[in-house]
Amino acid sequence: MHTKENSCCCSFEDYKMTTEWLLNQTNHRPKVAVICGSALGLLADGATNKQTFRYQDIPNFPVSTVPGHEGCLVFGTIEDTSCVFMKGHFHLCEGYSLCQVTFPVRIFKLMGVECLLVTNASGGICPDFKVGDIMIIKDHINLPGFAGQHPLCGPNDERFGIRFPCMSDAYSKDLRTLVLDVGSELNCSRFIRTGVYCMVSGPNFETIAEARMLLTLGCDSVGKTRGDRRMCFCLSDVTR
Ligand SMILES: O=P(O)(O)O[C@@H]1C[C@H](O)[C@@H](CO)O1
Ligand SMILES: Nc1nc2[nH]cnc2c(=O)[nH]1
Repeated sequence: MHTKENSCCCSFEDYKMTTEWLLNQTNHRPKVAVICGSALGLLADGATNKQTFRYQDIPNFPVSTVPGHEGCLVFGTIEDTSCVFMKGHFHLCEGYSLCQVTFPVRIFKLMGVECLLVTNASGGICPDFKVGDIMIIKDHINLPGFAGQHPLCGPNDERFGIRFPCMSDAYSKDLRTLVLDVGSELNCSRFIRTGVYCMVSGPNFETIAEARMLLTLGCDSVGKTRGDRRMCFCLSDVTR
């Protein structure tokens, strides 16, 4: 590992070592990865044939320090699809670098994952939103990225993707439509929204002036996660 400021702290060999360690312990070959945000670890409970690894037992893996983040990786099957779930994830405000925060995403890419779903808690900015609404992200504003806090800064390893990835279709329209259709089937449309998410570093919640500013900038919700993972995964040129 190297420590050059503002660049990735993990080498390709670190990612490869963790990936091989996991694939040697499980027969699962996940095609879908689900990063479960605060209190949504239960998303993994519906899977069958589960195999669980605590983060502290996985080489190079960070550990969760935030309440509501259990800290384990669960492999399992949903219908016929092999999936991997992160029960708990990592945030900048825990003191992790963005390289550490996004570490698992690159492991998923090396495992052959083709579709990444991320859930997270967030605060509503759009005045039409109500407490408890679910927002499907159609685009994001990465505020820390404006200040150089970006997981793709530093030397680019082409094995993970190109130097200057395009972000104009970061959140798959097909998947967003699918969620809306399934939500409608389940009679949940009244609390499913679509909007622009703004990532901030936290740990404090935004001030009233900041919330006003975010509204002016076109944000519908704000939270401490998300865009960084999406960017890392976008890099990998895979189906989303
Ligand atoms: O769902 P995430 O993990 O993004 O939620 C963040 C971190 C804390 O758990 C929570 C504080 O409300 O927001
Ligand atoms: N208002 C608000 N709620 C959140 N829930 C999780 N993160 C946030 C945040 O940054 N702001």
